[in-house]
Amino acid sequence: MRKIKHGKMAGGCSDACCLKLEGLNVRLEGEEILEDVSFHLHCGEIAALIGPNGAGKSTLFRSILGQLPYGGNITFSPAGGPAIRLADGTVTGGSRPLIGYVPQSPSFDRGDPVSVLDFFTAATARWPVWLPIPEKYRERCRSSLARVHGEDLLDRAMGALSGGQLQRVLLALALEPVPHILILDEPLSGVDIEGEHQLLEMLDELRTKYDLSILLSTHDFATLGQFADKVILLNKKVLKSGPPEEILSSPEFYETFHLRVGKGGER
Ligand SMILES: Nc1ncnc2c1ncn2[C@@H]1O[C@H](COP(=O)(O)OP(=O)(O)OP(=O)(O)O)[C@@H](O)[C@H]1O
Repeated sequence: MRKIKHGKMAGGCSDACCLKLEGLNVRLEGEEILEDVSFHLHCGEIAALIGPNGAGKSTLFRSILGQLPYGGNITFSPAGGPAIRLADGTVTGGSRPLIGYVPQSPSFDRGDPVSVLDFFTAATARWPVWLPIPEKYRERCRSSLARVHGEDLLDRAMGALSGGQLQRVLLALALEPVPHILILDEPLSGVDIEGEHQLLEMLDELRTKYDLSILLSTHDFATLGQFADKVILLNKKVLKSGPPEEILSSPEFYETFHLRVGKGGER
């Protein structure tokens, strides 16, 4: 696999495509799930969120998506800023950027007859899928799938897709329209090595093409150095953040995942 290029870092970023979390706190059913979480995500930057099971990664995403109440600040752009031009040329009113979200892979019954086109049309258009799908929706779906090199998946049954193909369809949906920020919850789980390489290459292509900020969670530490500009180690709090090599060799990483440090400090 070629070494994926790292994107632009903080220096070239405008506030409008920068996600800032400052002192984020989330309590659910009386329990503190996230405590004083702060970090920035810049244009064209890929940040990987890592942490053990129950660390609060999905909770963090749901807070950013506005699905959970939280304390602290999540800002996307200057308050009252101008309308924002999206990467695909459309303009959205107000100063709140669009966020694309790819959830942890839903499962589909192998025998389910719902096609990718049916699924896409149901999600993007108010069109009853039991009626023949008009050509304009077919074309829209085809061009959305083209963003992820998945045109050939148009008429495939959702239940018959491989893990990597399903991720590609969900990614195409999250890019309709092309957002400012893309969030993916464990996109590499259930994807084979080939699919993993294709997905990471695609994310790199998308962030370069659209100057997209990408935040994803993963338990796959082996590939972090190939695609992430920044790794955020989370366990209720941000324990450490920085370049992959710095995080993966830190005492915080080893302690969090109960990894042993050998004699003389070698790992
Ligand atoms: N709606 C809820 N009410 C109460 N507690 C919740 C709720 N949702 C999540 N939690 C708790 O919040 C904590 C963090 O969960 P979360 O799903 O965010 O972790 P995660 O880091 O995404 O875990 P994993 O890697 O296993 O997916 C867990 O202890 C979980 O039980």
